[in-house]
Amino acid sequence: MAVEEGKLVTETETNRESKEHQEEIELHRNDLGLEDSSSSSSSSPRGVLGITAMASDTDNNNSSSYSSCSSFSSDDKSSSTSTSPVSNIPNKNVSSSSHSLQWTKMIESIKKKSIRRFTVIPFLASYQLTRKNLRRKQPILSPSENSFFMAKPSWRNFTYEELAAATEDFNPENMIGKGGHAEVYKGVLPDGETIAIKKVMSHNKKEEERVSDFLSELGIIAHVNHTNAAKLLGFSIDRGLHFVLEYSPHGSLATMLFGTKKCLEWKIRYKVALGIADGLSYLHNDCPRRIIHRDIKASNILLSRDYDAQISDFGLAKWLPENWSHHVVSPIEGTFGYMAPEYFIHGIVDEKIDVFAFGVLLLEIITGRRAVDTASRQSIVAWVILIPLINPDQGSS
Ligand SMILES: Nc1ncnc2c1ncn2[C@@H]1O[C@H](COP(=O)(O)OP(=O)(O)OP(=O)(O)O)[C@@H](O)[C@H]1O
Repeated sequence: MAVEEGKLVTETETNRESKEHQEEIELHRNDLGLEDSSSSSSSSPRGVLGITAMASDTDNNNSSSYSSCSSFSSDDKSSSTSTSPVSNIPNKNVSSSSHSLQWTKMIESIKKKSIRRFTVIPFLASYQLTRKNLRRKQPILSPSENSFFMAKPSWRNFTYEELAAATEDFNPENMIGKGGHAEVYKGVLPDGETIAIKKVMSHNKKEEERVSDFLSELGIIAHVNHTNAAKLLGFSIDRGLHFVLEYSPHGSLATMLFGTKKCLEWKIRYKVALGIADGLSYLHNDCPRRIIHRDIKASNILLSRDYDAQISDFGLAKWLPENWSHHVVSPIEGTFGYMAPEYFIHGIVDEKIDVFAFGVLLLEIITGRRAVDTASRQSIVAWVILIPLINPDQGSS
């Protein structure tokens, strides 16, 4: 079934999905112990997260952190993993009345959007409900899905003080990366574990939008649990929005390919390429939810100590219901040079757009050229297609 951003093609389908979605909201509300869907005023992040979880939408991406324009210009970012029932999220961080008002407003806004739009994963959602949905859609669970249910949540809510202590008060010397929407700091926890803290910096957005984007991304990464995806250790909504991620010692693939003079060994390139393919296959086929990443590129692939590729940055990711062939989005967001023509022109989102981007990434891994050459502004895809035309001998060899 073809679906346009936030609206299904037929009226009947629209009604049915809305009704189902509404029911899910009520189930979640009950599960979270919230009273009435029309008067939600929970001040706790737990309530907010829960409602957003099942209610929100990627159309948050209408307001998403990645604007078409900015994303077109350059590269760089990250993200990650794991799952948890909402009951495990402590709610000690937000207590002031102004904060409570903010959350309340945000809940209301997300609730309004949620009925019409259907994009973000019902995340920190009720364990029971998620299980029910999965059973309905996938009677036989894969090992990864089983572990999804069995596993205890591995991530938690950090306080600002913990993050500040880990990073020496966000000392600039500990900044290991900066993208268009975040600064990333290296930190060390009291038990010696090294972490990466992604501090959301989209100052050009309204608070509500920023929080909504943050929750959307958190909702997606909370469902991801695979060697080839970045791993979420926790988050913090205390004095700013932060993702706490496992630290990837080799940084991003972009740095390894383009940022150093050292040549990356072929066997590592090969391992990285296979890892990305495995990670994508997991997101598309084996993850508890069907996830389309939408921003596969070299700077969104992190490298573990053993050079395992880790797909990161789920800020643009969308989940698609099993019975939707594709989804049509607006605005079109992504990174120039990696976007599949059908996505770039028509906003069509399905697995193939990630596969197209992966193809571009393979060309970068093999040739060491960037997706778009900054000097000539030529795309690597055009370059590859033109080689045999310009130099027939090279093309046939
Ligand atoms: N877990 C991590 N471990 C090590 N380095 C990381 C980690 N996460 C991010 N980085 C580094 O920080 C850089 C910037 O982070 P990130 O790409 O997440 O920011 P962003 O604002 O989302 O980017 P964008 O401009 O694409 O929106 C990455 O390219 C990478 O080099």
